[in-house]
Amino acid sequence: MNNQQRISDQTKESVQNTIRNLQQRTEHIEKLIEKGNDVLVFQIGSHNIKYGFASQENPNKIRTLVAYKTKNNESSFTHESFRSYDAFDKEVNKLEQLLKGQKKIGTQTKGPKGGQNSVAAQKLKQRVEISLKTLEFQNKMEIEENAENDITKRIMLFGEEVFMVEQHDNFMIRKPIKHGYLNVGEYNGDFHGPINDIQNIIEYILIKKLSLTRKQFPQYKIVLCIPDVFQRQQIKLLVNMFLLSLNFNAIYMHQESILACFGYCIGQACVVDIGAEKINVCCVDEGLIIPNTLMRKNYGGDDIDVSLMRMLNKRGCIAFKQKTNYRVECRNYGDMHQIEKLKEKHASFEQAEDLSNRVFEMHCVRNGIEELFTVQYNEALYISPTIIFHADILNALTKNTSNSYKDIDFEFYDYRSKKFEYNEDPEDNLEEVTAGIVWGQQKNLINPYLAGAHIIEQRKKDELKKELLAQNPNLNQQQNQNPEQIEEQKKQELQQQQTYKLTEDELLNPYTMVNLEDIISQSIANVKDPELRKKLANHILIIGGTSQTSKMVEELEDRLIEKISQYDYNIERVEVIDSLSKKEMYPSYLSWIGATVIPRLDSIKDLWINQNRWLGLFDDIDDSSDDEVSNTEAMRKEERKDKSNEYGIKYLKEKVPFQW
Ligand SMILES: Nc1ncnc2c1ncn2[C@@H]1O[C@H](COP(=O)(O)OP(=O)(O)OP(=O)(O)O)[C@@H](O)[C@H]1O
Repeated sequence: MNNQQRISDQTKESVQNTIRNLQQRTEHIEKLIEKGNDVLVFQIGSHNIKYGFASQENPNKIRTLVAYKTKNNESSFTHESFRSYDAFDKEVNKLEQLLKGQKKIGTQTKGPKGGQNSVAAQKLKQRVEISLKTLEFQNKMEIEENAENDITKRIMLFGEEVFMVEQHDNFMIRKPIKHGYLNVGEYNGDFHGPINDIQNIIEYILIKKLSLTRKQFPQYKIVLCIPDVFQRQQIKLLVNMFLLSLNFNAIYMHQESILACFGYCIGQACVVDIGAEKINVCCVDEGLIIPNTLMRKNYGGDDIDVSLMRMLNKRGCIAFKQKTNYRVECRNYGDMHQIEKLKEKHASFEQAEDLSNRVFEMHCVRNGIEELFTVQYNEALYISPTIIFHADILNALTKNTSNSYKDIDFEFYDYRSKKFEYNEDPEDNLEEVTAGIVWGQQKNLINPYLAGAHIIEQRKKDELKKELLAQNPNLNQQQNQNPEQIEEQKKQELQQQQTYKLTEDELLNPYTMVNLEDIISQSIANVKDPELRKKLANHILIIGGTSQTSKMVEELEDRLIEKISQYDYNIERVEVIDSLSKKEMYPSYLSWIGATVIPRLDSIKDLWINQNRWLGLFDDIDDSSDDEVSNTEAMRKEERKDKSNEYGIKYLKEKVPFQW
C-alpha cells in the first residue's frame, strides 16, 4: 500500500468515526429530548405561571389571576383599596433633586407652552401606537350570532380575559400568590382558597393550553420550581394538588436560584432574582445555597408600576380621550397591566434620546367598554425603575400597613413569623420537634440559609426559655449546658454579626427595603471564604422579569463597583452576567429552563416523589385481601406505622434535594 493510499484510508476511517460519533450523539440528544416529553414544568409566581413541556425551549406564561362569577354581588376578596402617597411624593421629590444635581434628568427640551393639549403641542406630538391593545376585547357581532361566546356568561375566566370583567358587578378577581407565597392573608387566612384557585388555573392550562385530557395526567411527571424561602405546609399542599387532586405520576421540586444556575450552566453564582413582588438574593455553590447568604424583600416590578403610575398621574401625563373623569388606578389589574407594558417597552436606566414628543396610546376597560387613554413620554420612565436603588421611595409606600391594605395578616408573607417555622405543621417531624424538647436542643426553626437567621433563632429561643421558666422555675437547674460550648457559640455569633453592615431590621424585615446594591454586597460579604467571595462578585446572575429592564446589567454593575468594597475591600472587580446577550437566554426564564434539565439527568432518577409513595399506597399492603384476621383495621394501621418512613412527609424529606 503506498503512502497516499494509507493517508486516504486513515482519513476515510476518521471521517467514518466522526459520522458514527455524531450519529450516536444525535440519537443521544433525541433521547434526551424525548425524556422531557412526559414531564411538565411549572413555576408559579406572583405575577405569572410559567409552564410547558420539559422538551420546550422556553416556557409559556399566564397571569396568576382568576375571575369567578359571583352570586349576590359577593366580593369577599380583600383587594388593595386606597393608598396615601404623601410620603412617597416627598421621597420622589428628593430623588428628582438628586438626579437634577447629577444632570441625569431635566436636560430634555421642555414641551410647548400651553400644556400637552395645546395646538402647538398637538402639532409636535409624535403618536406611537405601541400595540398595547393586548386585552382580549370581544367582538360584538360574534356575541350577537352566538350568545355562548359572551365571556360574561362564563363561570371562570383566565389570563387577560379577567381584565374584561373587572368592572363587572357579578365577577370577582382573585390573585392566589403574593410575594411568591400562597396569598393566604388576602383570603382571610384560608389556605385552601388560593390552592383551589391555582388548581383551577393549572387545569385550564393543562386542558386548554397544553391540550391534555384528564385521563392523560397520570402519564406525566411534574417538575416544580419553588421559591428559595417557602412555608413547608404550602409546599405540601402543592404536592397534594399535583399528586392527589390532579393525579400526576410523580413530582420533583427544587429552588428557583439553584435551578437558574442549572439553566445557565454555572456552578457558583450570586443569584439576584427581581420578580414582580419579591427580590431574592443568595449565593449558590455547586447546587446548594450558601448558609447565611439568603436575603429576601417583598418588593419588585409591581412597585415600579405603582410608582410609575403615580408619577405619570401627578405630572398630568395621562389623559383619557372621551371621559375626563376617568383615572388610571392601581387597584385595577387591567390598568396596571397597561402601565406595566409601557414600562416593559420603554422604561430604562438610560435616558438615550429626547422622547418628550412621544405619546403612547393605550387601552383599558370601563364598564365593559374599551377606553383609549394616552400617556405623554416623561422622565418618570427613567426615574421609576431606579427606585430599586433608592429604597426610601419603596419604604414610603408602607406596604405592610393599612396604607395600602386593610385587615391583612402580614405574617403570611414574613419569614420571621411562626408560619414559616419547622414545627408549624403538626404532621411534620413529629419525633424531631416534640413538646418536651427545651430551647438548647431546638433546631431548624428557621431557614438556616437566611442571612441573620441565627438572630431570629436566638430571639425565639430566648422567648421560649422565658416561657418554659415561667412554667417550671426548676428547669434552669435541670439544664445540663456546657459553659465552654455556650461561650464558643456566643463568640461565633458575635463574629457573624460583625460582617453585617445592615441593621437588624434592614437585614431581616422583608418589608424594609434596602438599596439593591447593598442587599447583593451583604449577601456576598456573608460568605466565609474570601476567594469564593471574589468569584461570586464576578458571577452575579440576574434573573426574574424586572431584571430585564433595559440597561439593567450596566446600571447594577456601576452601582456595585461603587458599593461592594465597603462590604469587602478585597473585592476589586464585579461582573453582572448578561444572559440574553451571552447565551440568548431571557433572565426571567432561567429557573424554568434549569428545571427542564432535571428529567435528562440520570443522577436524579431516584429522587422523584412518586404518587403512590406520597399517598402511602403500597402494593405490599394488601388492602383487598379477604383474610379478615390479617386485615383488621388495627393491623393495617400498625403496618403503615412501620412503613411511616416510606410515605408522606418523611418520604418527601428524603427525596427533596434541599433543606426541608
Ligand atoms: N422587559 C422588561 N422590563 C421591565 N420589567 C419587566 C420586563 N419583563 C417583565 N418585567 C416585569 O417582571 C415582573 C414579572 O417577573 P417574573 O416573571 O419574574 O414574576 P413572578 O415570578 O411571577 O413574580 P415573583 O417572583 O415576584 O413571584 C413584572 O413586574 C413585569 O412587569
